[in-house]
Amino acid sequence: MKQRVVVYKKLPEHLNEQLRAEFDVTFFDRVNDGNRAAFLESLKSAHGIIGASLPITNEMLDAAPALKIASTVSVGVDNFDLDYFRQRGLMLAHTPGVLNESTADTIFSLILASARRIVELAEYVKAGNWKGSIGEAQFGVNVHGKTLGLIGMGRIGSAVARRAHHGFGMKILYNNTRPNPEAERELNATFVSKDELLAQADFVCLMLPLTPETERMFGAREFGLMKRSGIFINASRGRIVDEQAMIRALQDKTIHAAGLDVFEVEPLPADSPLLALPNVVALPHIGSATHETRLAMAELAVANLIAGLRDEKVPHLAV
Ligand SMILES: NC(=O)C1=CN([C@@H]2O[C@H](COP(=O)(O)OP(=O)(O)OC[C@H]3O[C@@H](n4cnc5c(N)ncnc54)[C@H](OP(=O)(O)O)[C@@H]3O)[C@@H](O)[C@H]2O)C=CC1
Ligand SMILES: O=CC(=O)O
Repeated sequence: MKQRVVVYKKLPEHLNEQLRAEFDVTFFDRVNDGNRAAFLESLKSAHGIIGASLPITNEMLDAAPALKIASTVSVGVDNFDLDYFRQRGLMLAHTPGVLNESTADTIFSLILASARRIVELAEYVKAGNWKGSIGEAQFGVNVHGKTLGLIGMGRIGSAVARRAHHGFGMKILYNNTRPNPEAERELNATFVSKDELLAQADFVCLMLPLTPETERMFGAREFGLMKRSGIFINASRGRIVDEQAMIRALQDKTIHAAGLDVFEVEPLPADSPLLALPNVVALPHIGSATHETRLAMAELAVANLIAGLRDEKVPHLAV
């Protein structure tokens, strides 16, 4: 009898076909209030699940006694309780690596857009307000030659640092759980304490996973340690930051500006004070969202799932 797979994200058709050829598959483009009951029902006999963006709770896993593997179309695994996966002996696969460069491009566009006020000034032009030469009130600040402070020098952090070092002649400071000798050798990056990084960096960029240790690790104290001219960039996970403290720091000019791809609650609620701040560039969690990269992620996630269900070596296991 074929093993059963539940897909809870829209995948390219050739991958759906690949799954159908080998498994008995139930497809949900996305899970919402209208189909949640059917999704939960489908888990009861699932051997494998594949999707993204949906928190997979332990209650859902408890309802899936036959489950062997969950394959997420993301590198982040914060939608899962890793300890529970270990306890149950379940596999959790993810998609590291293939999204490094696209995500680093997004982060660099946040750095540039925040420093040069690209979104604010593009809106000014579109609103018909450009009546004469702009003046100092609309100037931005340089990116080239400045100091980038990266908290999290992993796969994506290193891709950001490469752009900063080779393309923009920036000085790189970083903080990690341990030094990254490759980044030090290739990018002349310097390992410093978090407080030293905050005090010296012109751009502070978070590129960490969301874990119990990193949740809300960045708050009023950290914003207070940044330069008043400092620009804060977060494309990792919103819950790593105390969002209310960030809003206060931006409103009272404790820091100069922020470029954000991720938020405590996503989609960002329409009444968020962040949307009223001209010194904030906010994106809808598009770090890896290019056609090419999302395809590579989906292909890798399907390859992970198939390997797990065939009892072969899974290319990228988080647990
Ligand atoms: N906005 C978006 O669309 C995207 C967001 N992401 C987010 O980015 C995250 C990072 O991805 P990736 O670069 O592949 O992950 P990596 O694991 O390669 O890098 C994470 C880095 O964070 C460091 N780190 C972990 N905990 C701490 C801590 N407490 N203090 C300082 N450093 C710490 C790790 O250090 P060490 O190596 O020393 O343990 C590691 O170098 C993902 O987990 C995801 O949440 C990813 C892709 C797209
Ligand atoms: O946020 C995206 C991811 O891949 O993780």
